[in-house]
Amino acid sequence: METEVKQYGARFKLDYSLVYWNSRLEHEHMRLTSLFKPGETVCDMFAGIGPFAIPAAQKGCFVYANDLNPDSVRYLKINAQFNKVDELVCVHNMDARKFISQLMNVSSGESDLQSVADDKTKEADKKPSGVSEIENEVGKECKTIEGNAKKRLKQTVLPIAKPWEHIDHVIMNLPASALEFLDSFSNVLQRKYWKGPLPLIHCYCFIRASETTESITAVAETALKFHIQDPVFHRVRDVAPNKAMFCLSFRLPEACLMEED
Ligand SMILES: C[S@@+](CC[C@H](N)C(=O)[O-])C[C@H]1O[C@@H](n2cnc3c(N)ncnc32)[C@H](O)[C@@H]1O
Repeated sequence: METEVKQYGARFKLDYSLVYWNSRLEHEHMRLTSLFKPGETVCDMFAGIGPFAIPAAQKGCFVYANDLNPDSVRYLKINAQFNKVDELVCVHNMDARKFISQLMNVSSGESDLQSVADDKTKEADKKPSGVSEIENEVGKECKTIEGNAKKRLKQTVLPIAKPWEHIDHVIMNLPASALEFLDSFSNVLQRKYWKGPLPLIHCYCFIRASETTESITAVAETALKFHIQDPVFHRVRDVAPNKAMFCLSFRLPEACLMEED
């Protein structure tokens, strides 16, 4: 049965029997998105129905949002439209590793993946206001930045880079196994294309009484294959007497940048 919930300035339609929703995460959704600035690019690998993606877009960020569950993706699109930010949310439905690999793939994306790049903005200038679909595997549900969204972004920071050139934040909210997905970043970012600082990764995890932030950092480093400098742990909430949910934030190490294709 479909229902509607509110989180601060956003409204979400959902069916509890089909998608993930946890109202106890409301404060965390707001805490994290409050770190984002208008014009930044955000990548949400486990987006659900959009409780990070939609507030981020409402702030004027451009969001690549992905989820494996087709029902989550259907509601994510519905909610992006419902909150009038669909031009700023580029939705994907695939495994998170494949999503990162394709998003960073210059050869598949260079020709037709439309982020908010200069050339596409020029193209959009020639077209009537509205939204157009893109014919590319990872970008096929993306829209060119036209109409209201373009105006909104022009008020913030343009041009926005292509995903293989720059992403500001990556959200990984799958606490039971997100740490294992850090291997997604080992072999995809190319130094010759990347511009500016590497992304801040926000990876959710559980920490049990038998574990420490040091042992969790070691797990993250093993998956990533590189040392993590200055990891920051934020306690989100207790989920059981001996288990708490945390957000591990860190800047992706420079060592993740590949020298050649
Ligand atoms: C804990 S929920 C988080 C949803 C949302 N970000 C939130 O904060 O409410 C995790 C989401 O990851 C999705 N998921 C699980 N495994 C996945 C995978 N391998 N690739 C992409 N998404 C996945 C699930 O469908 C679910 O929507």
